[in-house]
Amino acid sequence: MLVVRSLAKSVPGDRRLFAGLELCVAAGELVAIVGESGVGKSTLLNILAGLDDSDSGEVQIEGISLQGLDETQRTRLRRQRIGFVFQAFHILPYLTLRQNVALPLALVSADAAAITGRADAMLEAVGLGARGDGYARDLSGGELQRVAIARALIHEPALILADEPTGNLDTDTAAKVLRLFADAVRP
Ligand SMILES: Nc1ncnc2c1ncn2[C@@H]1O[C@H](COP(=O)(O)OP(=O)(O)OP(=O)(O)O)[C@@H](O)[C@H]1O
Repeated sequence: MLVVRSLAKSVPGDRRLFAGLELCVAAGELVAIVGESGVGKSTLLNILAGLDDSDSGEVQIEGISLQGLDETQRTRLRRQRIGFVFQAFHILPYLTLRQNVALPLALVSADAAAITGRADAMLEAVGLGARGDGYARDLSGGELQRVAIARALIHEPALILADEPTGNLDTDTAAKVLRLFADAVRP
């Protein structure tokens, strides 16, 4: 599913975050990347999603090398195959929560009724079923995080990349969210 070979990344100031990084993730596998603040976890996730470039090395998703794709092809791969939960959520304030969650599906499908139905089901799955018509400004940090998770899963991506997806959640909700990820990736 995901193969990383000899990946290296430095940031300005000649600081090497990682080098020679190897990683192999099979379909259905859940992998947690842990490390101190500033060690390079978000940078790694961004590279895996094709949102940032490594200095050298290769990332393959379902056998396709990101390094061999141009920006348009990477965007298409991301839309179709990857769900990304950003640390900063990036919920759009001028769209309702339902519209936010529906967005990845709306980019790849034209069936409005099915998209709305699925967005509502995803909101329900993260415990926000009654909030679909609401806006981001009325939500707590943990609620925003759950909307971001619903949005990342709606198009049934092959690969989910999540940056501290349970950071703002209480223990029970965090456990629910992890179960949701496990269900979503089960082959
Ligand atoms: N474009 C950049 N220019 C300069 N420094 C950068 C850049 N991108 C990342 N860094 C630095 O690289 C380091 C790794 O950042 P990153 O956000 O990947 O860490 P992290 O492990 O996810 O941290 P946290 O757990 O605090 O979120 C940090 O010190 C950050 O300041």
